[in-house]
Amino acid sequence: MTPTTAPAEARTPGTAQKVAVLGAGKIGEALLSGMIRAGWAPADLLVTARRPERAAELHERHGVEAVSNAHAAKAADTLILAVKPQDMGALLDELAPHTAADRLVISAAAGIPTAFFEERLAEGTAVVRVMPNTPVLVDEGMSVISAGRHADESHLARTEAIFQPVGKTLRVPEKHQDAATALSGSGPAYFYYLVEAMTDAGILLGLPRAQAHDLIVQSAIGAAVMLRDSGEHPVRLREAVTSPAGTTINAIRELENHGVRAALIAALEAARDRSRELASGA
Ligand SMILES: NC(=O)C1=CN([C@@H]2O[C@H](COP(=O)(O)OP(=O)(O)OC[C@H]3O[C@@H](n4cnc5c(N)ncnc54)[C@H](OP(=O)(O)O)[C@@H]3O)[C@@H](O)[C@H]2O)C=CC1
Ligand SMILES: O=C(O)[C@@H]1CCC=N1
Repeated sequence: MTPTTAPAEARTPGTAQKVAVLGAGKIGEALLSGMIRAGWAPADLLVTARRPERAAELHERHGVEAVSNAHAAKAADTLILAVKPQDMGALLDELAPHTAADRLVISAAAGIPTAFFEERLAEGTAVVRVMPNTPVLVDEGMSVISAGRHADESHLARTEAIFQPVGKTLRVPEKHQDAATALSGSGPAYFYYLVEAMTDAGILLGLPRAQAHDLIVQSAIGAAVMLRDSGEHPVRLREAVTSPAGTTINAIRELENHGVRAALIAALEAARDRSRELASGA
């Protein structure tokens, strides 16, 4: 399946819908800011936070009313739950008495299956599980979407109307969500880690840190745009950089000697396993 960008009509937020972001930390605030950039009126949005000072900060930054979780559950048609997986049970205990079965509940939490929500909310509540990533902040997010038992096409479309303006979306069966979390949910962190390590290498080679950082970041951007836009397989793109008896092949040999490919495979497998563990509240 190919990730999709929003068709023009999906980018126009519906005015009749009110959307609440519950637990607006890093990912919740990123989504809130993305919805506002995409044209949602702050008056059609609500936000909740655990600490009053965080609620005030969110209101000041985005002009969105900060309310209690119970108020959000009663007033909003769509509830985006963005607390940590370990806080989700307590949040649902708080929400359940106030959440009518016609609400669309979207969870951004790693690991937690849609059944967890369905068991704790009114019978028939539509739940959609989404795994976004932090580049939603720059409208280059990757959001992976799965329907729960009671979510139909209209619920998926409403979810995509929120997430498509801030990047790409992809629908997958829920059984693939833990893998998606390992790949794209956590994915940006691996690239930041590589940039950090390669910048250190630049320092070892005698470059000032700022210059090393700029060289690596621009190389990363160029490589990412070529990967996205050229239609070429990554192996072909790498071969085009790798001259016979040149510099690149020496570096590639060291990467292979140090098992970097195997390390990446093991790393993503570990992330997938942790996502599975989170399902049990660990
Ligand atoms: N960060 C990422 O890259 C991604 C995160 N996710 C998922 O998003 C969720 C949030 O992650 P992240 O944004 O990083 O975490 P944060 O800790 O930054 O955000 C969670 C927020 O929820 C608040 N909160 C907790 N309980 C409640 C409550 N009962 N009512 C209202 N607010 C509450 C927390 O308040 P307080 O500040 O007081 O702790 C915090 O501000 C997680 O489930 C994670 O798996 C998904 C994709 C990517
Ligand atoms: O590290 C985490 O658990 C969250 C989920 C995906 C990205 N960050």
